[in-house]
Amino acid sequence: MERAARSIGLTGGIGCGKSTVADLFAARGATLVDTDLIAHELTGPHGAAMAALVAEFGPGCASADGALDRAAMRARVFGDERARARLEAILHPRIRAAAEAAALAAQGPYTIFVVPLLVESGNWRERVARVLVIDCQESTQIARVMARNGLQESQVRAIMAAQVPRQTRLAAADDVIDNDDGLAALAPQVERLHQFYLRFFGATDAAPDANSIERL
Ligand SMILES: CC(C)(COP(=O)(O)OP(=O)(O)OC[C@H]1O[C@@H](n2cnc3c(N)ncnc32)[C@H](O)[C@@H]1O)[C@@H](O)C(=O)NCCC(=O)NCCS
Ligand SMILES: Nc1ncnc2c1ncn2[C@@H]1O[C@H](COP(=O)(O)OP(=O)(O)OP(=O)(O)O)[C@@H](O)[C@H]1O
Repeated sequence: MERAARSIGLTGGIGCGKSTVADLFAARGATLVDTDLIAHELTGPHGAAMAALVAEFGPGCASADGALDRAAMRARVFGDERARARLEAILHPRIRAAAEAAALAAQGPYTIFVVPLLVESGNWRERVARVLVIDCQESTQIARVMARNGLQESQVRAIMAAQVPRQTRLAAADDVIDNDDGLAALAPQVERLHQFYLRFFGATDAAPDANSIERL
């Protein structure tokens, strides 16, 4: 993929708050391309990846409605690296192609690609102008995902083990949003970065400063 102009890669570990933060940017006019949503579409009832998945994993990986049996696949791939690699080999190229196509229709002043595995997979870092990491403590991640998905702590930890450690992800960040506190703490951080991105991408009259948001 070629580097996309005016694009931010938003990432974070499971349950860090990527979707919550992305929605706050969308409310300010940013175009969202959410790779998690794309992955769900590809694996929905008779989704575009389902034939390839059934060929690879057998008919048992699909539910009666032709969608991926997500709980069964989750149990199968988190803890089995080779199975996960087979799943990703089918889905990731399709996700990247769909994300690229969606970005072509972008209307906003800049596009935010929401990519859970931005640091782990593909060439996303080269493709986006800046990397924004949504960060929180591991204990916060675990508590949020257990509450939201009804998973056991061990299941959440198995998914986290398939992702880079927090410090590795933070090392890849140009920008960081801290999401350890309540929802009210997010809006000021999002607003500050949104203003910076508008300037950075030249969507306002102010001169862009490529290196720092501190002068805003
Ligand atoms: C294994 C599957 C079926 C489990 O489905 P489930 O509904 O439980 O999770 P969902 O897809 O909503 O993903 C939730 C979160 O799990 C984490 N996650 C998902 N896939 C992976 C993966 N391959 N490696 C590490 N973490 C992952 C991400 O943080 C993601 O945001 C599903 O995650 C999947 O198809 N994964 C492969 C595609 C992929 O890599 N998606 C994430 C990047 S777009
Ligand atoms: N600051 C916050 N305070 C309280 N709850 C929050 C906060 N941020 C997110 N949440 C909740 O935590 C859960 C995870 O948030 P969200 O879905 O935005 O994370 P995500 O990174 O997109 O998750 P995933 O990796 O699973 O796709 C959700 O139930 C969300 O409502």
